[in-house]
Amino acid sequence: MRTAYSVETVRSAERALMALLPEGALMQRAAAGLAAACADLLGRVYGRRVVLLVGSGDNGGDALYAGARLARRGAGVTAVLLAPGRAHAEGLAALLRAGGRTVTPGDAGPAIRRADLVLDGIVGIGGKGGLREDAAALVERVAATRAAVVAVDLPSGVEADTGEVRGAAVRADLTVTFGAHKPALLVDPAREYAGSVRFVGIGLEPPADGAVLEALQHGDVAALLPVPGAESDKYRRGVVGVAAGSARYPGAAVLAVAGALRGGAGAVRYVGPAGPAVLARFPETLVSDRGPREAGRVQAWVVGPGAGDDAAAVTEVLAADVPVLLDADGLRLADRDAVRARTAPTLMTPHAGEAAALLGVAREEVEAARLAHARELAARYRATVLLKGSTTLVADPDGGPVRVNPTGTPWLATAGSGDVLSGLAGSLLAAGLTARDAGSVAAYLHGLAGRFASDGAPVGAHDVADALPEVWRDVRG
Ligand SMILES: NC(=O)C1=CN([C@@H]2O[C@H](COP(=O)(O)OP(=O)(O)OC[C@H]3O[C@@H](n4cnc5c(N)ncnc54)[C@H](O)[C@@H]3O)[C@@H](O)[C@H]2O)[C@@H](O)CC1
Ligand SMILES: [K+]
Repeated sequence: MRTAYSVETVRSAERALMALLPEGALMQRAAAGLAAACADLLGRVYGRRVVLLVGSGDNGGDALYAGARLARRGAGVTAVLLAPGRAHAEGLAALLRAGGRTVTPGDAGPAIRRADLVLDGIVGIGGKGGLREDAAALVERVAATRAAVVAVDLPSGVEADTGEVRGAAVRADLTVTFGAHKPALLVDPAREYAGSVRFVGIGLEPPADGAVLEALQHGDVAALLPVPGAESDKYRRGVVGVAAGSARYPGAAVLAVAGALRGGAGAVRYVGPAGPAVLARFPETLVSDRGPREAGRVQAWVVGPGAGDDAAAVTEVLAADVPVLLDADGLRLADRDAVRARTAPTLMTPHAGEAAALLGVAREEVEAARLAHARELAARYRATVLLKGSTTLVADPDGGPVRVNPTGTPWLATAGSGDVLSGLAGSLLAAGLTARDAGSVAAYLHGLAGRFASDGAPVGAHDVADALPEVWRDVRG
């Protein structure tokens, strides 16, 4: 499991560690890892031109010490001091001793134009708000060059705790982060600014239960997948009910069933007007022409994909005492009090637009502050919320670490892809996973299936569903 910690937690773990170590030791560890990452990126250090953007805090100190290490290996290093009188004094002395030089932001143009590599040490976890004007102007100049950009700890200008980007910020090719991941490195939009992320361990030990974000990895998912044993039969593996599709959108039913058949439940029961279309594609489906209440026993329901205005099906499903996944039209048709009153788990799977409609805010607001809105929606509905997007989030209503999915790909932004996801997650619910595990495991598998199916080319939602068995095999190794 990859975990991310708040700035407050990182700072208190740093204080505890610093008390045990000689002064400056942590910064030396950070700078050594940073310089090594830069050297890897450059391939050859000798003769390269490196520019350091140096702010007034310890983030700038990291950059200065790393710059000194690169200068000792023969790089030409120029530090642009944003606040000349307040730059990290020992770091600056080390750089000058190693043969580096300094310039003011006003004189930095030529060095930036010629740079092979720019290190962003403007701000790290001490940053507040977007970049200030002078720093933003400098960063704009860097963006106009071909230099590789390495962010120190975080891309300057992003909000470390939330992943929000409220003003100008650095766009890095690589971020080298120290001691612990910060939420901004995992959640969009900030994650996109970070480029690829390299972790440098400096001996920090944040408390195991103090994470604000978690990202499942292959091994975690493998351990959660429902695998049948010798005693299993189709009912013990769980039956998932799918109430989806309409005369206008029969395809949504087919795709939700396609996902559900690959999610680990022993059987899929379908109710709704798209029975013939579902059976034509998946003859193994148990099709009922009655409403959800009369359809027979299931261990979880999926309701909503392509459902049009069938409010009765949504109401019946919400009244069932089994886990329910609410998606698409189901989100719009569900009565909030009915969701809040449920005692069995509810998993809501909105994209940003649907979440915005439920919260009464603009879609852009949700996209700008995904973490806060996922939490808010979960609290308002007392339901687990899976907020779809480039970094899908899964938030429980009673707090705890939010799961963030690391496997997504933009190729998944294709019609019907969400229907496959809801069938898949519903199937995992029926197989007995908690709403949080079902949502995050489904997002993980679905993201990988998108990658496998696409391999760099456009895909249809049915391709994603078809790739799921291969993904299971890959994850189970
Ligand atoms: N504390 C530690 O033990 C360690 C800290 N390290 C580094 O230290 C960083 C934290 O250092 P600091 O606490 O000094 O804080 P930062 O260096 O992140 O930022 C604080 C400084 O930036 C300025 N600033 C804040 N917001 C700004 C904005 N929007 N635009 C421009 N300037 C802004 C502030 O005036 C302040 O002087 C970490 O991110 C990491 O890079 C590492 O050396 C590892 C060890
Ligand atoms: K930085």
